Formats: sequence, C-alpha cells, structure tokens
Amino acid sequence: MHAAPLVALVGNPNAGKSALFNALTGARQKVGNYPGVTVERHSGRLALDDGRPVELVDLPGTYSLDPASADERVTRDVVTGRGKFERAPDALVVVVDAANLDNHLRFALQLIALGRPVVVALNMVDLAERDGLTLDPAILSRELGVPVVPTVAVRKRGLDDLRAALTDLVGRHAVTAPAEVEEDMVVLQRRARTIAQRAVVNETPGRRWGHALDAVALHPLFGPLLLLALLFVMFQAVFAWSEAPIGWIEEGFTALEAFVSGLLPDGFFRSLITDGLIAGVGAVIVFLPQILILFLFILVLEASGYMVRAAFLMDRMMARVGLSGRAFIPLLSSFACAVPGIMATRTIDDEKDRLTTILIAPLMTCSARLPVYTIIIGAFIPDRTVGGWVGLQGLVLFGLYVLGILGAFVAALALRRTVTKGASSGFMMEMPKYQWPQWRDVTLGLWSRVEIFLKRAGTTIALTTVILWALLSYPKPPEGSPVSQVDYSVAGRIANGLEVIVRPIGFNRDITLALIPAMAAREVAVAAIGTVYAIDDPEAEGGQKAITENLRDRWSLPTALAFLMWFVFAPQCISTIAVTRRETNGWKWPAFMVGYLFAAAYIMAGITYWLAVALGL
Ligand SMILES: Nc1nc2c(ncn2[C@@H]2O[C@H](COP(=O)(O)OP(=O)(O)OP(=O)(O)O)[C@@H](O)[C@H]2O)c(=O)[nH]1
Ligand SMILES: [Mg+2]
Repeated sequence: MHAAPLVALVGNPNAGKSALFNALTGARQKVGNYPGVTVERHSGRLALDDGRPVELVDLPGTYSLDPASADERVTRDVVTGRGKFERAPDALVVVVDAANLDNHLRFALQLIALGRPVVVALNMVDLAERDGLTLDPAILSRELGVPVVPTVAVRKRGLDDLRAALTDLVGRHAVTAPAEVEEDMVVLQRRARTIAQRAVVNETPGRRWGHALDAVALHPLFGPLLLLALLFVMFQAVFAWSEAPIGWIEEGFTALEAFVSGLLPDGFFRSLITDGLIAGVGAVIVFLPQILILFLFILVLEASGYMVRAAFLMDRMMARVGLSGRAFIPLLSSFACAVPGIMATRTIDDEKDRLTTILIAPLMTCSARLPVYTIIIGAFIPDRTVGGWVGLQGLVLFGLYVLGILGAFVAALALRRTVTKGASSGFMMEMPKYQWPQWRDVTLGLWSRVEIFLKRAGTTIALTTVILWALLSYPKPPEGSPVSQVDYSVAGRIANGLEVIVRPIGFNRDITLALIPAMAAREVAVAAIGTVYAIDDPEAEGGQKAITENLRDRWSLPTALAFLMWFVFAPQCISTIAVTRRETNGWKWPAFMVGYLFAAAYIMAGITYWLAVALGL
C-alpha cells in the first residue's frame, strides 16, 4: 500500500508545535509553556483540502540539526529521513514564534536550506501583537522564499490557510538539491536578524508587564519568597479545598456498600465486593479531589510561564549539588509520576547529568504517594492551625515534599562524587512569555489525570486488591479459634513472618501487609490497609472514616511517622524500575537505584521511629 505523505512539524522548543498539531489533528498531545515538553515523535492524520490524507508528525523542539540530546536526535532523524524506520518527509511545517523571530529564524533558515517543500507557520502572532509588534507575512515570505502563514495555534486561527498551503505543497513541489547551509552560527544569526527586522511593520513598546513581573519573580530575595509562598498555598489548598468533595465520594461509597450488602447474601461474593473492591479501591478513589487540586496548581503555573522562572531560581542550588539546569523540568514532571519524568531526561545531553537525574527522580513526591501521605496525616496529625492561620496538616504535607527534594539533593551530591562523577553543565533555557493559562489546556490536563487515576484504580489497584483480599480471606480459621482471620490467612502468615525485618524500624504486621502489594502501585498501600481493616472488623462501616479510626487505634504515632518517612524514600513502584531499565539500557542502574533507595528508606524510617519514641510521642 502506498503510505500517506509525511509532513513534519519542526522548530525551536516552545514555538507551539504541539498546540498546532493538536489543533490540526484533534489530538491531545501535552503542551506546556516551557521548552522540552515533547520528547518523542507523535503522529496523527490530517486531511488536505482535496481530501488526500497526510501523516503529520509532532517533534521535539530543537535549536539546530546538530543533535545535542536524545530528543533532538529524534527530530534530526525524522527531518533528514535518516533514522532506522524513517522515510524523508514530503514537506516541513516550520513553526516559529512571531514574538521571538530572530532566534527562531536561525533554525528556520537551516531547515529551508535542506531543499524540501517548506511552509512557515508564523505562530503566536497574538502574543506579538500584545507586545506591540506587527509583522508582515508577505515580506517574510519573500525574504525566505517559502510561503508564510500567520497562526494562533491555541485559538485555531490560520489553520485553513496552513492546510491550503500544505495542499499546494505536498506532492506538487519536488525536493530540490540542498542549498549551501551556512555553517557559521554568527553569520546565520545575523541573517536571521536582518530578515526579522525587515518583516517588522510596526513596533510600539507594548505593555511590558512581563518585565515588571520578572523583576519580582526573578529577584534574588523576593523570587524565592514568592516561590515558597506559592508552594505553601498549594499544599494548604490540597487539604482545605478537598474536604467537601471527599465527603461526597465517601458517602457515595458507603451508599454503594450498603446497596451491595442488601443485594447479595453474606458470603464469598459479598465479601469480595465490599471488603475487597469497595473497601480497597474506594479507599484510594477518595483522594482524587486532592490530586486534582495539586495538578490544577501545577498546570496553571506551567501554562503561565512561571515554571521556567522557578527553574531559574532553583538553578544555583541545583548546580551546587551537581545537577544540570535542564534537570529541572524532568524533576518537575516527576511530581506527577517518575515515569514521564525519567523519559523527559532525554532533553539532557550529558550522559552523567542524565543518569544522575534519572537516579534521583523517584525521590520527587509523585501523585501516587499523595493518598498514602494524606490518609496517615488525616489520622495522626490534628486538624488545627499553628500561629492562627497555617493549617498543620498542610504544613506536614509540605514538609514531606520538601524532605523528598532535600533527599534528592543529598543523593545527587553523593552520586556526583562517586558513581556519576563529572562536571555539570549550567542553565540554558529561554524564558517563555507570561500568558494567561488556556483553560482548555488546563481542563484537558486535569481530565487526563482523572483518566490515568481511574484507570489505575480500575486495573492495577483493583487487581492487586482482589488478590490481597483472597490471600487475606483464606484459609478460614476453625470455629472458635482465638487467632484472627487476618493472622490465620496466607497473607497474614507471610506478613507475620516478615515482620522481623521491619520490627526494628517500628513497623507492624499491617504495614508489612500493605508494603508488598504496594510495589505494583503506591496507592495500593492505602487500598491494602482498607481491605485489611474491612476483613478484620466486618462490623464497622466502610469508607475512610473507619480506616482513620482503625489506624488511630492500632498504630502508634512513631510508627505512623516512620511509615510516612518510608514512603518519602522507598522505590515502591515497578513501572519506575521498568522505565529506568529502558532508558539506561540494562539492569545495572535500576538495581542500583532500588538498592540505595530501599536502604535510605529503611534507615530514615528507623531514625524517625526511634527519635519519636525517644521524644515520647
Ligand atoms: N498565545 C498563544 N499561545 C500559544 C500559541 N501556540 C502555542 N501557545 C502556547 O505556547 C506554549 C508552548 O506550546 P507547545 O505546543 O507546547 O510548544 P512546542 O513547540 O510543542 O514545545 P516543545 O514540545 O517543548 O518543543 C503553550 O503554553 C501553548 O499553550 C499561540 O499561537 N498563541
Ligand atoms: Mg511539543
């Protein structure tokens, strides 16, 4: 079969390629207001005006065709048709940022010189206008010798013209011999600047509130204070705003449990559904509102352009522990999940920088840890304020996140002196323009979190919970036996056997029961505790309230604190181990990562436990 013509979206990072890709194909690739969002090629279908289908590929942004990092290699291979599975593209859509034209034109000139059919998408013309800059696409087109179409990807403006230009290009313009590519960057930059200046029709000093904002956001003193304040508000909100929706979800599950109990006779199926699925999966799902609040903050900060400023502020501190400035975005992504975070390290060109970042990525508190943290905090940290207005629970949560970051910094420092010895490179990142978040992007981002979370709850978490339920429910102790169901069960016996290992750090049988299945996904720890207490205490009403009370009755405060500390460090996640193996091509580094993190978790949990006991908590 004849494959559809291939059209590639290329350009500098943060030019709006993915936004344009989404607008043209209806896909939902992640867009974010910082460079390095896309790290892999993604393709989609687009129909030209005459009905011909083309395959459109979205590529990682890059500054030139000399790849420095793994993601940039992807772009070079697609554009030149050189990679193993690549065919040369039939046309290129070169995406440039209208408000940053001279920088973006440098790469555009190199791409045009390749001799393939090219159309330039002059994107973000809305932002250029906001800053008082008016450009003439016709002049630009004449200077570059290729069609130029003004677009606003996020408002779907200019898409028809772009499609028309592509219809005209694809298959009708032959590939010409590559022109002489200017090798000297300085000369190229000068040419780009001259062309950009000719295309300017009007330049009035627009509202420069971005500069005013940066005077604060990047200020050596106020900048870090602002960052701290933002993070602080974020963690307070996680508790303060989630109370009501969590209540609704809990009520829903209690009602569901009552409904199922009324429907089914006492026995195997009723226990499987109420003690297993509802108690376990329900215990996890109640945390959805908190996860969404956290992501609402992260997505808004990302889309506004603030995150790169935060990276810039952190750069000095990161350089001091031997991390490259480029590590910031991968580490930031790891707050959602270490898996995309580790994949995002492909933007780091230095191998040792990259390896260090991969090894510490699991220390960033991923969203799967949030349910574990909040259930323990909810049970053991009183819901009161310190100093009159600061919520103590939010403060403790904030502390746990900070602890993960500090742990990562200490680990980076140690790794940089030993296994990944070498110098780190400094920070180099363009500052994106500030803008109001596109609510569509934020909503889509939140929705994708809901999908990911519910899918995990419905698959990994549900499955592990059911297996655990079965192992906890059988065999049944003989009538009148003093041994409890849980202790008599297969899982209980295993847990009781393993308890010797974790007793020194203050863990009990219930924790052992929770930790092993939690390797599948961290939230399973919460599901497991829910299931254990549902089986151990079938009279109690279901839902989180019962779990919280059970926790308070059965765990001491030092044990609870040690458990929290364990989760700050422990590599409790098989997917992370798998992606580390894939990104480092072997078992050596994942094995090392698991080893050092478990050791850290054990030691830190132990110290916490004994310190808390010594303090008489
Ligand atoms: N105002 C405005 N914002 C835009 C436009 N196009 C993209 N954006 C925003 O610019 C940011 C970057 O867009 P992306 O599509 O992620 O950029 P990209 O070129 O794919 O970036 P990388 O994947 O990092 O190379 C996002 O915050 C978008 O919402 C536009 O035409 N106008
Ligand atoms: Mg992109």
